[in-house]
Amino acid sequence: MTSKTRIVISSDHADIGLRQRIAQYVADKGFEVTDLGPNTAESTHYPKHGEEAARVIAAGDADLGILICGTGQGIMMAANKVKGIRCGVCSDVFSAKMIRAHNNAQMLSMGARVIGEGLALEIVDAFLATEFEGGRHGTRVDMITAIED
Ligand SMILES: O=C[C@H](O)[C@H](O)[C@H](O)COP(=O)(O)O
Repeated sequence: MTSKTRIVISSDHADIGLRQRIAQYVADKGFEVTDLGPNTAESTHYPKHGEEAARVIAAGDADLGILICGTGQGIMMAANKVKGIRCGVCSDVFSAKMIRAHNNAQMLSMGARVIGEGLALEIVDAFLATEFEGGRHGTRVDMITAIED
């Protein structure tokens, strides 16, 4: 991905600080960042935040997305309900590369109660640096898309 890549970021209340640090980290690398919040730690509901960010991508207003909730799981499940969205939870760098290279995921989800900031930033780096390989993986991603129809 180039620095012109548009990235949408969202979270629930589990760790807005981590989300804000990731947003700043990505912006400092020159990416165009839209941080959807929330900006208080008041308890909120991850489905609406996952859906909101996924709809930005589905509408073509961002290229990639980064989601944070306690485990990364709930907000990922919500994002994947939006037609055309492929979002994976990652707690390791290898998986972050593979969800781009093999699955052409547009969205990365992470659990703020699972991993620390240092690893989260390395995962973000891997996700943003990896391109989809296409080929046989394109066939399989097309099969995922066909399930939606
Ligand atoms: O998958 C769901 C996420 O991990 C949420 O961040 C979590 O369920 C929120 O829990 P709580 O309301 O207890 O902070």
